[in-house]
Amino acid sequence: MAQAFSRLRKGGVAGGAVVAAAALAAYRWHMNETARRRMNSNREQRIWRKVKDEKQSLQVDKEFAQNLFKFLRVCVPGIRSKEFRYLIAVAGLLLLRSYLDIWISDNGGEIVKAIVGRDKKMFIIRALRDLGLMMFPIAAVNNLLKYTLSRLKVMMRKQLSLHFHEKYLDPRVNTFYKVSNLDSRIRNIDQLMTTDVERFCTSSADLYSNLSKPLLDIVLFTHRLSKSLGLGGPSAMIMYFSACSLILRAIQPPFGALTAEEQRLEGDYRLHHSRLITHSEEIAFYGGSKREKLYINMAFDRLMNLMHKIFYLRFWNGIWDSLLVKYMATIVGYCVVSAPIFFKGGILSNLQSGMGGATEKAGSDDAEASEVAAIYTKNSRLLISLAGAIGRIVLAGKEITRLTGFCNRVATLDNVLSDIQRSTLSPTPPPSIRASSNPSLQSTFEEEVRLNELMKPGVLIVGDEDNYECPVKFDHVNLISPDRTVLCQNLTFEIPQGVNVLISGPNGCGKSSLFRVLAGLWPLYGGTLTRPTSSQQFYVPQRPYLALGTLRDQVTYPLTWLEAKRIKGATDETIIELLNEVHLGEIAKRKGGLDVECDWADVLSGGQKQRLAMARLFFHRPKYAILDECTSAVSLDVEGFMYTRAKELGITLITVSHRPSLWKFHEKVLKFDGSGGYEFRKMMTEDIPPMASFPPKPQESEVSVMGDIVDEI
Ligand SMILES: Nc1ncnc2c1ncn2[C@@H]1O[C@H](COP(=O)(O)OP(=O)(O)OP(=O)(O)O)[C@@H](O)[C@H]1O
Repeated sequence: MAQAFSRLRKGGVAGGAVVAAAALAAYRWHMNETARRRMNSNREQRIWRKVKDEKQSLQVDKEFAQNLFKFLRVCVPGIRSKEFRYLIAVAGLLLLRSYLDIWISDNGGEIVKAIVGRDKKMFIIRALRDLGLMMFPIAAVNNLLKYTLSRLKVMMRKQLSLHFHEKYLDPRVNTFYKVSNLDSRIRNIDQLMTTDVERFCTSSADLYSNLSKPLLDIVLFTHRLSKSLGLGGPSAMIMYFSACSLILRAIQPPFGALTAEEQRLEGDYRLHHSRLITHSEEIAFYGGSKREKLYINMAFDRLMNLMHKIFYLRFWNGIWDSLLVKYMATIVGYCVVSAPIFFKGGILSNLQSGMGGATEKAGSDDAEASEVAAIYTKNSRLLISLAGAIGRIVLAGKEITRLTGFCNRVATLDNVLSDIQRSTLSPTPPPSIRASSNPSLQSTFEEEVRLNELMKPGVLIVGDEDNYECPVKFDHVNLISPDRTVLCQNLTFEIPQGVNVLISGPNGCGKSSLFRVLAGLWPLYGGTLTRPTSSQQFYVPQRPYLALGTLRDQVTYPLTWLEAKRIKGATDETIIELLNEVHLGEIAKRKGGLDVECDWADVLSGGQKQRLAMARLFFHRPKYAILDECTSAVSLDVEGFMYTRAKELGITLITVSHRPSLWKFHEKVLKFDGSGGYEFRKMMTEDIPPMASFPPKPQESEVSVMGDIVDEI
């Protein structure tokens, strides 16, 4: 600062201003960083507390076993399934590999014996012929095992993903909407559906091979070793490892809870990125990149901090693992193998007799030395393999702990999706509540009772496909938002076909919510709702959704082109005609025709998107169309044409719009007052805004519609 002032004095105002600006910028950066760090450390503490709490719930217990079994049954659907065949193939290959390991140990022993005994012929047979021949099957089995295991993981993932897709994209329930809009239990479902499902399958398949092979190895190697060392050697090793496993379990950090939390933070970080992509244009217009960077960096920092913590814990845990399971185990192993050799006497003869009378020839020292070398080589290899097998089982404990984390995440996903499905398909009344003895809570209690009364599940009557006359009818329905705010009570009105209705009211009064209830996105409370089938009603939002694909696919959405041809008899000519009607024919030509695929949401302007949505509506020709501010970006003449065309096609319109120019196309009005009240009545002349706010010269078609309405009124 002193320098800044001296510069100001010496170098004049400009230099001083630069230094002052730089100092201010540095100060602001420092403050931002400090604020960010402070927030992070608070959040970190919360995360750490959560991990510790979760440690209790993420145990290898009955619940974990039940969940694991449930999902494994989904991954491997039955004994006739392809997945089960692969499971058996993996088991077979593991068995084969264990036998090959034993063969390698035996052969190694023979080779050492041949070298120490200077037996050239034996060396050529064992080292060159046998090993040369066996290396092909050994390499094939090892790599086939890897390949089969990878295929098994992919197949398991496919089954589990399809299981979740079925629930998530259930057309009767619209779970994908409800899980992110009405349920707060899951914040980042994309992370769960992709990464967590994959990790769960990989982890459980790895565990299958990491547990089954060592178990098999233990049986085989113990059997082999007990022949030469007696049961004492293998038993000593097993006892040592059992003690290790107890120690390691006691000192192991809560890796299951940490894994679950890491996945959650990974999802959070990803969520920030996907939000940035979805709202990139709005954010860019606001110049919000700095703020978004702060959010993204914070989410990333939280993830990194947790990962550093996990790495640090793994480091210490890894040291204990290596010390106990690797090096101490090797020392114990050496003791076990060498004991019979050092305490020669009866034990060596016991050893040698275990070699199938091999010692009969051992008269000379040389012969004895080569025999001992052969026994030692063979036994030490077997023992190393046995130690490795038991060690893998001990370390598999860590893998199981990690699996509890993935299993917990997948179980949460499954529970939430099932809950949403259940509550939509068979809604239950809210649980009854009991009065509190505390008088100050009396009013809260009364409010709860009132809400519970209003939130009784309503009755939905859906007309069948052939019932073309089925109206839209609300009979004493309560409009209640997901946060239990009552937007409107006892909503009662009927919209017969051919009567267009305009819905008006202040912001936030529940206009769009009415459509959400009508479409089944929000639960139905109170009375009875009668409506046509979903295919007979069509929703056109303000920002229409454009799918990936061709322009043709946009018009026929949600039908695929094949379905559109089969169900609606669509042809390219129909599509071009519709595009021309909404003045998009030129765009189609300019972009290369109907077969060009691109991300139309980026290519088209707001108004063009709305016109495309109208072409889509005309293509489907539903009985009812719900238009939610869907012409806000098109010019008045195009808007007029669209409404007239819809009427010509026999589509009954239910419109939400603040544009006065649209009132004339409707016969009835549903007016919300914003405080829970509403009125439903015929459109009056005085409802229609003054002609001055209309386009100066209405189109011919508009005049006739206008005439009809004024006549009727
Ligand atoms: N997913 C949600 N969870 C909780 N409350 C919601 C949710 N969606 C909407 N709401 C609330 O429901 C109320 C009605 O919302 P709605 O979208 O129906 O308003 P609107 O009348 O269409 O308003 P506008 O004219 O501004 O579009 C609002 O107060 C809104 O905050």
